[in-house]
Amino acid sequence: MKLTDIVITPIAMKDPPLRNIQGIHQPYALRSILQVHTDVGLTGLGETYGDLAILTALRKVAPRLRGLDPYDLNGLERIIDETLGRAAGLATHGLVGEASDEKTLATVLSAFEVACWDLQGKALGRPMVELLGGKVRDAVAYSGYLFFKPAAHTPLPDYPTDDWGEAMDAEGIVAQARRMVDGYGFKSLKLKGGVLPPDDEADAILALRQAFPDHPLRLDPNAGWTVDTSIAVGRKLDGVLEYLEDPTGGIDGMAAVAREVSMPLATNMCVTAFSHLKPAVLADAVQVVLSDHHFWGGLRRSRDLAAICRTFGIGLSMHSNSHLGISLAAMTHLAGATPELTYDCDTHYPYLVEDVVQPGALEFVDGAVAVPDGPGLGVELDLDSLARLAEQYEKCGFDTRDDITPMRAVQPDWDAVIPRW
Ligand SMILES: O=C([O-])C(=O)C[C@H](O)[C@@H](O)C(=O)[O-]
Ligand SMILES: [Mg+2]
Repeated sequence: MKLTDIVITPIAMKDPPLRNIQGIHQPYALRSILQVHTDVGLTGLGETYGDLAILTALRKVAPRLRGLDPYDLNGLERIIDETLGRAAGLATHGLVGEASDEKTLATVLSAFEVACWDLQGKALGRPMVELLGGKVRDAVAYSGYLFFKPAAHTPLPDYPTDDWGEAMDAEGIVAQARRMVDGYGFKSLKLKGGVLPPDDEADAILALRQAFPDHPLRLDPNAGWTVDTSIAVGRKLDGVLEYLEDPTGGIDGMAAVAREVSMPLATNMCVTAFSHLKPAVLADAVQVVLSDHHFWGGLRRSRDLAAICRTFGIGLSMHSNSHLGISLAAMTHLAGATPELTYDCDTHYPYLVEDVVQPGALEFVDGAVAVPDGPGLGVELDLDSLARLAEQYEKCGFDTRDDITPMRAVQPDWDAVIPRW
């Protein structure tokens, strides 16, 4: 089996106005969808960020992959490194740590690597989870991801209002959590913080604790707090949080907080590449790392990360960005085969109103998604939906994630100040 044509389609999907430290989500989230065709008639699927810089890098690599055997993942990595080299560094949206060549190469590798795994599974007639060593769990538990949000985006023609409603205080967050728990069965809850003053966010967590006494709770202000603020909030929430995620920035800052609070600290900001692991371990800065195959270099590298975390007694969870079903399938196969992933994984999937995969393969039951059992990823592309979302991309008016500009439409003097409190 050899790769022939690779089609990379940027798409835009509707996304609710979710708030974070940077500002607010744009009305559309961007993704790149990969169809990797072969000379045997099989097509592998991949999904990653849709930002122009990533799209450009993917398009630069794609023609160089013609003739590659999809089992040759080392060859894939070599071609990507040779093609992009050290000029790879891309800007990120600021929520997953700093940009670097290491991370860009890992991001591009991941997108093609998932498609190659999909092809391997399809060729063998086996689900991807079996290629990764077999199931350690039949279904992967996800956490209900809560966001402060206004009722609607700044009005746009022909743009429907989402039905989540406003959630700008503790009461709104509890109502959102209720819907997440009742509708999807989530058994744990994560609140995206960095939006309201820290005491108000701590109060929202305490309200969640009252409403959901048995749900593990997480709070993630994306490094929006100083070390002192982080320690104060950490102490206020002593005994309440399963983990506190990126309260402050940097390995040294996180280490200073970790020394003073009782709960584990988690990160998808200060440890986001292999080169960050040694300093983080030496400083005992984080107790949980949120993996994310999209920027850690794919499924093999995510397994390497799991092994390193196991070695040093660091817990493993999973990060998410707004994503579609191809990514949810990949996340579920990976977590389904990774024993170290004992924390419920993050997902933005409940906010999705349109997808490029055909319905049926990915359902949330009791907060968990059963590992798909079809060959490869176990999901099928819906070509009509892909075409519709591709058209939406052409019309949406932007090509890069930017949470700051739409926030300025609401608050003209807005700046993404980090730390803010
Ligand atoms: O855990 C995190 O830091 C994230 O999920 C980053 C995301 O980009 C989230 O903040 C979002 O969707 O706004
Ligand atoms: Mg985070």
